[in-house]
Amino acid sequence: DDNGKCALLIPGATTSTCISYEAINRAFNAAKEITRLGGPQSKSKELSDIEIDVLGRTIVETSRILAKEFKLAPDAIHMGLPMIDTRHTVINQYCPVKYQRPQCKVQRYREPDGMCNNLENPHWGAVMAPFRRLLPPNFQDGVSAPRISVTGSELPTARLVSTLTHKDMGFHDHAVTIYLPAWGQLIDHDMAMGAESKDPRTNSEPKCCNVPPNQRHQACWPIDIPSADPFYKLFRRTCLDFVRSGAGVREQCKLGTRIAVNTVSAYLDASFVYGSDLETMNKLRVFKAGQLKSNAMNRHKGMKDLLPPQMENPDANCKRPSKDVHCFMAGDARVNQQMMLVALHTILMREHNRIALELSKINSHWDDERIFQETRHIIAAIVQQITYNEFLPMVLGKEVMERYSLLGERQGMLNKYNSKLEATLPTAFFAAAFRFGHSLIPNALERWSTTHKFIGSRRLSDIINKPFDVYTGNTCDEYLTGFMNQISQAVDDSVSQELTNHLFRDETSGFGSDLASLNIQRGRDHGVPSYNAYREFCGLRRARSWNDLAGAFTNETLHMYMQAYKTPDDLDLWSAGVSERPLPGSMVGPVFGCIMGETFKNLRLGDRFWFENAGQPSSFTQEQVNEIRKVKLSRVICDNSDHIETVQVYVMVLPDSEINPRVACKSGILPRINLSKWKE
Ligand code: HEM
Ligand SMILES: [Ca+2]
Repeated sequence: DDNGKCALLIPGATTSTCISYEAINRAFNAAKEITRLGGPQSKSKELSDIEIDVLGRTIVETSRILAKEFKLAPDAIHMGLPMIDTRHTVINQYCPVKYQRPQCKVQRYREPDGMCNNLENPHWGAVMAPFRRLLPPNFQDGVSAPRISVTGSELPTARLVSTLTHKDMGFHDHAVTIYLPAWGQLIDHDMAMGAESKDPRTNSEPKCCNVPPNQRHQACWPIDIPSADPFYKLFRRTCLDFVRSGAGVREQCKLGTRIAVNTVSAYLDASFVYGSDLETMNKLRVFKAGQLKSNAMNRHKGMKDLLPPQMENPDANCKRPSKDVHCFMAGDARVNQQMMLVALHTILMREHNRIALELSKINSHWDDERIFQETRHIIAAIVQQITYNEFLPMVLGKEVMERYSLLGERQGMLNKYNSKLEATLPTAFFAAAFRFGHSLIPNALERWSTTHKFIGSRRLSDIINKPFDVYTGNTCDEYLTGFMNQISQAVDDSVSQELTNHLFRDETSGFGSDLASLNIQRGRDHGVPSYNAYREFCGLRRARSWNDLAGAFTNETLHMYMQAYKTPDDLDLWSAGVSERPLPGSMVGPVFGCIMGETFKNLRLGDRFWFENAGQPSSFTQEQVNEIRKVKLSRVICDNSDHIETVQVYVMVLPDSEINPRVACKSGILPRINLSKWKE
C-alpha cells in the first residue's frame, strides 16, 4: 500500500514538504465533486472533447487543492507536481489508455496524428499533446487563473489595448504578396488548432455576453469593452464573447498547471490536406488509385476538380445561402474561412491527385494504399520545402535563419535528426508569435485575370465562411492570380478593421468580433508571460522602464502602451510582438523572430520523417530528395490551376524583372518534380 508514502518530496530551507499519495487521492476526490467528473469509465473508451475538458479541469483542481494545502510556490506547481507518478493514485482509474505510452512500430509513413514520430517520447508533436512552455506559465494563482498586472491591479482590458495600439493604418509591405500570409495561415493550420470549450447542451462554443453572469458556462471569460470604444459604442456593446480553451490532459494524467492541447499534429506533415486522425483521412479518400475525393462538376468545361462538399454538419463554419449549396471539405475544419485558405487547399488536393495519378502509371503494380501513402509523403515534403525555402526566409531573414539552423541544404541529405528536440509547439508560438500573420491581412481580397489584370475585390468580412464564389466561372484561378499581384500589409501594430471590428460579422448587426482582442485574451487564457519576460528569454535586455523600450517600438506605439499599461512588465506578447521594429532583412522583430526560430528549428531537426533525413524507413533516396528540392509554390500553382500561364518565380514576392521575373509556366525555369525517380 503506497498511501502513506511521499509521492513528492519538496526540499525547503528548514523542512521538506512531503506530499503523500493519500493527500493526492483526497484532493482528487474533492476536485471531482467540484467539476462533477463521473465515476471511472472503461479505460479504452475514446473521450469526447467535453469529457477531456472535465478530466483536465479535475486534474487542475486537484493541483490547486494540493498547492493550497502544501503552500506550493508556482515553480513547485509547474515543475514539481508533474513529477508525481499518478499510476499509484486513484487518478489512474480515470486515465484513458490514450494517455498511456503506446507501443510504437517503426514504419515508412507517418501516423495521421503524429504519434510515434519520436520513438522515445511518442506523444511529442502528436494530437492531444499539451503545448510546451518556453517559460514557466504566468497564472495569477499559479495554477490556472489568468495573470494580472505585476502591480496587483487588473490588466487593461484586451479591447482597450486593441483600440489604442492596433488601429487600421493600412501600411503596405514593400515586396510581399498575399501568398505569404496565405501560406502562413495554411501551415498554421498544419501545425496548430487549440481545443474549444464546448457546451454539453449544444456541443458547440457557449455564448457568454448575453447570458447573466451566474448562468454562464464555466469557461466564459468575456472581454469588457470600454464605454468610450470608438466603434462598439455605436452599437452600445459592452462585452465581447470569449471562451477559454478547453483544459487538456498530460500523459498519464499527471498533475500541474492548466494546460491546453493541440488537436492537430504539430509536424509539417500536410495534415491540413489529410486530417489528423484516421477517420478523417478515410473520409477524404476514394480508395482507388490513391486519389482524394473531389468535385468533378466543372470537368465538362475542361476545368479541374474542386474540393468535395461538406455534407456532414453542412453548417459548421459555413454560412450557406440555401440548403442546396455546400461548403468544402478538407483535412482541416477551418478550410472555408476565406478564399486564401480555400484556394490553397484546392491546389494541394489537386497536386495530390496529380502526383498519385502519375505514380500509378509509373508503378502500375502499386495498390491504392501504397500510391496514397507515398503521395501523402511527397506532399508533406513539398510543404516542408516551400515553408523553409520560400516562406521562412522572407519572414525571418537570413540571420535568424542561420542562427536557428533553418537554411536549406543544397546537396546531400540533412542528417541532423535529433530525438532530443521536441517538435510540440510552444504555447507562446501558437497563442502569440505565429499570429503575426493577422497584421498582414488586407481589407479585401482581389481577383485578377490570368493575364494579370485587376478584376475586382471582395471585402474580407463579406466572404468569411462563404467560399461559394469558387463554384463559378474562373474564380479560383482569379484568386490564385490575385494573390500574386496583391501586396500584403506589413507586420506592424496596424490590423485591418475587417478583423478588429467586423470579424465574423453577421448580416444584421453591423459589427463583428475583434481578432486583436481575441489574440491578447487568448495569451492570458494560456498563461503566456509578458513580452518583457520573452525579451529576457530571447537574450535581450529586460526593460526596467518605458525608456528602455524606445528602440523596440516607434514613438507612437510606445506612447500608446504607456497609456494602456501601468508598467512594461505587463505588455501582452502578441501585441508587443507584432509592434516591434523588424530586424534588418526580416519582417518581424527580435522576440517573434526568436520564438519562431526556436519552433521551426525543432519542427525540422526534431521530425524523424523530415524529407531530407537519411537512414530511416521513411527516407527518400538522394535522387528523390533532389527532385523535391526543385519544387516551388509557383510550380504547384502552374500545375494545378486551370488557365494560369505566367507566374513570378517566387510568388510570395512581387514580380521584379531582374530578381523575380514573371515567367511562363511552360518554360524550363520552373522545373517540375520528376516522378520517374520513384519507379520501382
Ligand atoms: C483572413 C485571415 C485570417 C482570419 C480571419 C483569422 C482568424 C483567426 C481566428 C478567429 C483565430 C482564433 C482566435 C482565438 O479565438 O484565439 C485564429 C487563430 C490563429 N491564427 Fe488566424 N486568421 C487569419 C489569418 C492568419 C494568418 C495569415 C496567420 C499566420 C501567418 C494566422 C495564424 C493563426 C494562428 C497560429 C492561430 C492559432 C491557431 C490555433 O492554434 O487555434 N492566421 N485566426
Ligand atoms: Ca501537421
